[in-house]
Amino acid sequence: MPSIFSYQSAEVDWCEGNFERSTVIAEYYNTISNVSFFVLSPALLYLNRQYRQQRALPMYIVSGLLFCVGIFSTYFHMTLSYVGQLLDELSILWTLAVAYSFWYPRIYFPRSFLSGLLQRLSGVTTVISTLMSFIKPAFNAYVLNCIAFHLLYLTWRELKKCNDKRVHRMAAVMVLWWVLAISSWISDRWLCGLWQAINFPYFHSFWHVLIAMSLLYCCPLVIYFDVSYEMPSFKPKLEYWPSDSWPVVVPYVALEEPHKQC
Ligand SMILES: CCCCCCCC/C=C\CCCCCCCC(=O)N[C@@H](CO)[C@H](O)/C=C/CCCCCCCCCCCCC
Ligand SMILES: [Ca+2]
Ligand SMILES: [Zn+2]
Repeated sequence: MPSIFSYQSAEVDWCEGNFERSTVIAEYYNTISNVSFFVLSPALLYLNRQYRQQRALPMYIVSGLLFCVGIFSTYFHMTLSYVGQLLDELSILWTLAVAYSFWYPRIYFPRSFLSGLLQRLSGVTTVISTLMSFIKPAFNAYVLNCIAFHLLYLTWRELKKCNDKRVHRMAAVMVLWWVLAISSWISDRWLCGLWQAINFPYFHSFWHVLIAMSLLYCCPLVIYFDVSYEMPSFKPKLEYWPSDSWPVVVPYVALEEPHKQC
């Protein structure tokens, strides 16, 4: 019986051919495309540094976890091992759980004892999903993707209350990147025969880059709403690095202090 650490012991094998470009890296492009997560984490910390100064712990923890997602995903695609698949999925699950616990808007929590109950329920759900991933990791990946629909629903609820055109534009771009990302993920899973026939089985590596792009837009949105709700002494402003007029830009949140009256 193969060890859970051995090459190709995972339940899933992505469309890209194995060991075609290297004898040690199973899926070469799926492995190197994880560089997106290694760029994403420091970029979030650097660009949103004003917010990071106010909320250091959540920012460092979530950026660190996103970096771990990159490490485990690299290990998974390099080995296609069962342990690699578990680490890949569990790191995503726990990053989402931690991000929700830090940033889920408190106005959506029911008051009184229900609030505590809901928190415990979320904790129990995360633990059950963790156990589930040991039993059926391939199914768990679909469950994880469904969480994006809840994020879309939350974004839509927030946008209904927000008049800032820049926020609406940012949300639209985030959704666009996510649609491209999820289409790549699904087509790699479901249409592999077709992509192999035309000799282009690389859609999972596109997924890595595209989902990192959508997170690059998702994070400033989360920060924007957190500042609006939880930091009344600041006014959040969406900005683009290096400047608005450049053709390729990266969004971030600047914090403005409203003029203090003496
Ligand atoms: C201020 C910051 C707050 C931001 C919170 C967001 C936290 C997001 C946490 C994790 C997302 C990482 C997803 C990348 C996965 C990369 C690894 C990978 O490719 N794994 C596959 C196997 O190689 C596996 O099959 C993938 C499973 C699906 C994961 C789906 C995760 C849902 C992420 C939701 C992203 C929202 C973006 C915007 C949505 C509108
Ligand atoms: Ca493969
Ligand atoms: Zn992957």
